[in-house]
Amino acid sequence: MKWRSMCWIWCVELSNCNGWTMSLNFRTFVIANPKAGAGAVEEEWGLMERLLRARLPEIDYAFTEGPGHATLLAREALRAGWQQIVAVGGDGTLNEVVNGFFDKPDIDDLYTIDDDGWMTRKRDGAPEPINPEAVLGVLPLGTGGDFRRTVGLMGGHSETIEHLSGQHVREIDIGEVGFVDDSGEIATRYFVNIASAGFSGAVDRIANKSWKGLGAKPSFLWATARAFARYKNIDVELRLDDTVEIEGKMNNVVVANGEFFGGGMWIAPGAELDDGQFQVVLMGDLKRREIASLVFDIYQGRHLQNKKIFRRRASRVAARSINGGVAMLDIDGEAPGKLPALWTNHHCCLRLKL
Ligand SMILES: Nc1ncnc2c1ncn2[C@@H]1O[C@H](COP(=O)(O)OP(=O)(O)OP(=O)(O)O)[C@@H](O)[C@H]1O
Repeated sequence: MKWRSMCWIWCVELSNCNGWTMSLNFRTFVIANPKAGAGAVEEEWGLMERLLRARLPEIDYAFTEGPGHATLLAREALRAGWQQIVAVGGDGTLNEVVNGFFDKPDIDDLYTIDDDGWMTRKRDGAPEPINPEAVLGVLPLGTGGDFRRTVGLMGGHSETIEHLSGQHVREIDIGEVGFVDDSGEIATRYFVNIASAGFSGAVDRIANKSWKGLGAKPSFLWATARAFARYKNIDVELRLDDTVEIEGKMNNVVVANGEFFGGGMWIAPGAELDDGQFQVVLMGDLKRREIASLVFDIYQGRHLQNKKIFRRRASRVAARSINGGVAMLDIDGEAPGKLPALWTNHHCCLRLKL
């Protein structure tokens, strides 16, 4: 048994048997997006900082200054020896912080698009962590909050900060997507929750340009209604684990590590964060009226009974659009590009404080 696992079991046993909690004394660096949750982080920072300082032995923090900054801050903090990095904000901020746990991949060395238009990984291999022992903490305060639903972090700040000062660490899978960005170049990004292609990508583009002050559900329903008017299902070809090939018109291809997206839609019920596989939900050639009647079923996780929706499992998924269609991507609530794409599951390579 590995030394780290032994330590972990020992810590759990101590806290479970005696109700005694032993602090791991992680030095904590907090990365906060002041604009997340329609400005809620900025408004509530004073209280959060007081609670953090009261519970954690050594902390420092930085505010993000724009898109992508959280990734750079996380990398810098890990290189400077901070052991616990806490993301304060929504799913977008969390995604950027997760990306900062790993060295920036060399895209040319890793990906190519083959002659048939498939995104291909030139070699296998896991992401390079900057510090394999470092731990990610989450202090959710975004609009959508989909990752927090999957991990059950639905309490207030005090409860969440209590988790950050405890010693429960869960090793979770992360997804990697190689895709084509808006300028036509190959790009890659890690995700912890869900990366999908199709209707959700179109909704995301609209949602992220709109004001989210009304909260998760109204914001996403409004964006869905607007995307709905223009969206056409895509002709797509898929390969699951390099063997199964599926072709057809689809509304959405959802590759899920977590269970929720779109501000609380329970799109992949039962998806596990640490099983080494994605749950792949294929939303077939749904007509506009079918989507309209399905939206509320998706919030309840009842959509899988629909005959045009299929569920599979795979640790590697490739998708390309055919017949000239463009399928937008949604990666943890951000919309950075389009198909062709390749999703790869990296088993248990992120340590999450819970
Ligand atoms: N200082 C900043 N000013 C403006 N935007 C920022 C800043 N820092 C980060 N961002 C961007 O804000 C975007 C939204 O952040 P985030 O997703 O965390 O909040 P949210 O949209 O309210 O929550 P959710 O994704 O859960 O709905 C991200 O794309 C991030 O890159």
